[in-house]
Amino acid sequence: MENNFDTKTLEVKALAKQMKHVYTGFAICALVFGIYATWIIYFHPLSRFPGPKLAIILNIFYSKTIISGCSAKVVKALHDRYGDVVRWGPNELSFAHGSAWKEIYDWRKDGKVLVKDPLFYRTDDTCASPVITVYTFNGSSSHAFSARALLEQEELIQHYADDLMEAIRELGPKGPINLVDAFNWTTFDVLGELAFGEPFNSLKNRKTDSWIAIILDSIKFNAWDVAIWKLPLVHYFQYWLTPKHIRESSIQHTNQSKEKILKRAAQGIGRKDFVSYILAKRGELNITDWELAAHSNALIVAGSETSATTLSGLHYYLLTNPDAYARLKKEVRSAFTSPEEVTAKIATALPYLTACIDETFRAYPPIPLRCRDTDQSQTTLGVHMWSVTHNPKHFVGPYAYRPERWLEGTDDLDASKPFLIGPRMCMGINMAWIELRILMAKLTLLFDFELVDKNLDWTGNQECYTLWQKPSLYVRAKPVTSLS
Ligand code: HEM
Repeated sequence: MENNFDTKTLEVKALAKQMKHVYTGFAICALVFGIYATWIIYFHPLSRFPGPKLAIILNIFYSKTIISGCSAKVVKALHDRYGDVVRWGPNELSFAHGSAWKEIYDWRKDGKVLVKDPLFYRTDDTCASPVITVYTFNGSSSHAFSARALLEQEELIQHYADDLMEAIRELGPKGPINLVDAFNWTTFDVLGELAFGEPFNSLKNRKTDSWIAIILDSIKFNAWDVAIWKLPLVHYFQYWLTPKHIRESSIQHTNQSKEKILKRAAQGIGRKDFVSYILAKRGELNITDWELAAHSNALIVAGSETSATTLSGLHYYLLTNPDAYARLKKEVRSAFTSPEEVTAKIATALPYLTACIDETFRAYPPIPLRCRDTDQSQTTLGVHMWSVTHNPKHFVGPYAYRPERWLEGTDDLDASKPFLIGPRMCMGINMAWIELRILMAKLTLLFDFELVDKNLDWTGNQECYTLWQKPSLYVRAKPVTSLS
């Protein structure tokens, strides 16, 4: 009996001792965390920048925000509360004023430039990150965007623009058309030809190619990838943490790109598309199959989704702003009497068309988030596009769609930089403008569109993972019968 009691006492004592170790362990962790949190909030070199304290300690808030799909609005709300510069992670600074464009992205006086956040270059079997910028510096891609190449691209754009007009003419009488789909078909077909040497044939089939759907889904992968790699040790669990359909889309997209690009590479450089310029320098620059695929991958997303987004937004804003739409129709229909007359050169001279496109870039920037750069102290800096273009210090009534502001010139128009500036500015800017002008001129000349859902709130609930996840945009299309 006594022995039994002794054993029990000993067991209780051992347990108490163990618990003491556990408590001491917890206390030490809490102390270390407390010291770290105090240092990161109050003594870190970035501590002079305001921001939510809990967000500053670890990247949990940062990561959660970018995978939430709401980062455009969340970061804007942070800027509204804390000012034009916000610290929203241990090493993350976001800027919402126009002067930051030059400071962050342009060449500095000493000839140096901040480097793009290395997370952008993370490349493995699941994700072929864009390696284009690296090549840009080596000069292999720049020929693909030269004036001569642009002329060839205009021909291609005209071809697909005419196919789009034909598709709308055919589908219009059958019922409402989802313009988001129609624009995706068009811009992905153009980029398919240029980046992979063949179209997706969506316009021809009047149906979104399954690969486009995969590409659109795989865009979310980049947000998940960055979010996970921002958290210490969490990347070891990336496979299990990333939603299955997003992970699989990314792998499928990467593999399909590789397969397609190798097929295209086997045809040599005779054909004048983006690939031909890269192939011409392939040996000299030692470009691997894998890098070639990553290159085309980046091009297809950078060059098609962005233009389709602009065209969709443009139509939403025009159809909900009848005065602006009427003024645009008047300008376009006075300039052209038939679609054959539409050229990029003439369309460039239409001031209201240009103003409508510029205002769409401002109100609904296709890449609304931060283009991140890293300085030597590993601080990630970025201008938050959406917050700048909706900053009332730069644009009066920032939520109103008013193309006129681009003609009046009273707002701080230079604050809107949809294509970025500096050495990493969009390489396809000229092609994008040609594509937008030609498509808009032809669409406005040939059709009167009407929005089906008059209460549609375009950006209200739209999610964003680097690029927008657009809802459907159903319109009724009435062909214009009386072209003068
Ligand atoms: C409305 C149309 C477009 C907009 C608003 C746009 C915007 C941008 C922006 C903001 C960047 C910088 C991204 C960053 O550094 O993180 C970029 C990069 C780029 N864009 Fe565009 N873009 C458009 C159309 C195009 C087109 C038509 C092409 C051509 C095919 C293109 C090709 C590229 C390429 C190759 C890059 C560099 C990607 C990299 O460095 O990783 N873009 N674009």
